[in-house]
Amino acid sequence: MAPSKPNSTNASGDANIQYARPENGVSEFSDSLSLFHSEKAVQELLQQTPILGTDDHLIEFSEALRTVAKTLRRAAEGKASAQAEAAEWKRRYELEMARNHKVMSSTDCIADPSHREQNNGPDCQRPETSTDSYEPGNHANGKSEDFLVNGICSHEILQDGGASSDAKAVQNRMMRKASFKLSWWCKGDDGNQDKHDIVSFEKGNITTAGRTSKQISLKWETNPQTVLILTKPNSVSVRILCAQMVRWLKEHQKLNIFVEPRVISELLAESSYFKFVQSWKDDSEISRLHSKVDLVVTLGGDGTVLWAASMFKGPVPPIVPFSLGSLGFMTPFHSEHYRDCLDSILRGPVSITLRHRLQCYVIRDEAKNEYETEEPILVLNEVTIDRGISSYLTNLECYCDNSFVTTVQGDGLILSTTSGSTAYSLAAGGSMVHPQVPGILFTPICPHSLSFRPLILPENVTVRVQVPFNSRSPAWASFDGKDRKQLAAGDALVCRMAPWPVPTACSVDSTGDFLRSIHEGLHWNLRKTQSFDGPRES
Ligand SMILES: NC(=O)c1ccc[n+]([C@@H]2O[C@H](COP(=O)([O-])OP(=O)(O)OC[C@H]3O[C@@H](n4cnc5c(N)ncnc54)[C@H](O)[C@@H]3O)[C@@H](O)[C@H]2O)c1
Ligand SMILES: Nc1ncnc2c1ncn2[C@@H]1O[C@H](COP(=O)(O)OP(=O)(O)OP(=O)(O)O)[C@@H](O)[C@H]1O
Repeated sequence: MAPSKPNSTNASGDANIQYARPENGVSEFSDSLSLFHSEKAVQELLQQTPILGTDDHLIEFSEALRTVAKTLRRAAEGKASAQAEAAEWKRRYELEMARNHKVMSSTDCIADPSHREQNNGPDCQRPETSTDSYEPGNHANGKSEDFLVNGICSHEILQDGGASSDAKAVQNRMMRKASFKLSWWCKGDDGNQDKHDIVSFEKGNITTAGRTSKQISLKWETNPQTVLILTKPNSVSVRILCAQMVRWLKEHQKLNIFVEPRVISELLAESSYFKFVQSWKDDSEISRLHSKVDLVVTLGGDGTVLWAASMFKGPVPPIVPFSLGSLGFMTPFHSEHYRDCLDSILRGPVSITLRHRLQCYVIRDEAKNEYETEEPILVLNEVTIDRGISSYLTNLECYCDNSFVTTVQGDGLILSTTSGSTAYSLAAGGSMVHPQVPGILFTPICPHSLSFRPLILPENVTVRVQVPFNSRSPAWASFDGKDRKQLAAGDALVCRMAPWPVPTACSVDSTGDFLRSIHEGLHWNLRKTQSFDGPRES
């Protein structure tokens, strides 16, 4: 409703004005009225005092009075109209708040996990009409996050930009992304509280607050609806398992399924039953996948988890990695129990490892600054800068936040995440680090020096590896063992922690899974126990 405007004055100059009553209060309204009364008074005064043509001062005075009266009237009109407009905006705001409140109440009904079975029932419908009024806030890369007191909350709605037709609108409502909440969970801690304080100023002493091993737990607030299955290529056992899993997820969990285009062809070659399975056509659709998919399932080894992570250049949905490879450091789930595993994960809560990634920039010599670079590349394991096919030593100048670190003279350098600490970095002599530890491992490859021990740098640094101008040969960068890029003399590789981690579901918890992987995968510190009989200290 447009705000009412004041009526204009009548021919005799009478300010016969009626206003829409501003909602902000009576006093402003009476102020406006008195201004108009003063204009009326000025005009009456002028009419009662005939002005002689010879009296120039009086003419000037009367003109000035008229101007003042006009100005007063305009000011009053402007004020009243602004007040009416403000009242109208207030009314719209309150209406919108009431509507949102209604939507939230009905969403709460869905969020209650005890309603999982009833969600499809008539008592607790999804708020279908709400998509018109409920908009995600202003979020980087379309990600919506609410930081709650005890955790991180995600509410995302799938909106393929530009949905115009009714059918698309209905599909968008159907494909609403599941909402979940992440919270810290400490063994034996009933309070579920994260303790942030590390410094106490009491009595001037610096103390470290008790920090127990924290486990992140994901609790669905609305039911997951869409699952992406990614599979290792060229494996018959993976292909068979994938078909079984798709069928089960559709028939028993009523989920939408996405797979890669290659897998769609494989499924359809097997049976036309799989017509409902969805895929994508080009890279632009892949870049929007994160907004459609609630859960990613990988069927393969660690390489398939790396592949899954590389598909998401921004936020990554939770990944459930099933082991169908030889070594499984990041694949804690056994494929033979996939029904029970997925059933429990779809119900939640799920323990999660937030695996940090590195964001790498290749900076060419001609670039004037860091921002004139190619697209950043995100790695889950590591970026390696090595000598490639060259038989010369690499010469790499390394800086950490602009401080000189060292020059690597050897086969190369690995900048690894803690998840990657059990991969190439380990083979090059780096330490194994729990994946939940944020940091950058700085591990040389075959350094030609007796004292080059590996380093672990903190999470907040930027590392720059520069190929010097006097280098005898170019260096090569590779990202999670893929995508080799040549670094010529003068080029550099800059790397820092990425803002988008890879959440992987745990079979037990972060620590349990990590220890299991190094025990079973590497037989870490396996040694026959010393026998009881033998010499003893007296
Ligand atoms: N000398 C080495 O150990 C060496 C050499 C090259 C690459 N790699 C690793 O291979 C990775 C690429 O893996 P891929 O599967 O695509 O190639 P791939 O098929 O050649 O497999 C390499 C091996 O690394 C293992 N691996 C991968 N990520 C791991 C991790 N986080 N922890 C423990 N082991 C892990 C895999 O299970 C596999 O056995 C690279 O990121 C690099 O870390 C290792
Ligand atoms: N969906 C995929 N599309 C293309 N390549 C993939 C895909 N999944 C995995 N790969 C690649 O296939 C290779 C092997 O995958 P993966 O490591 O999962 O299996 P594996 O080698 O049998 O397992 P393990 O390494 O444990 O022995 C990796 O280099 C990986 O990058």
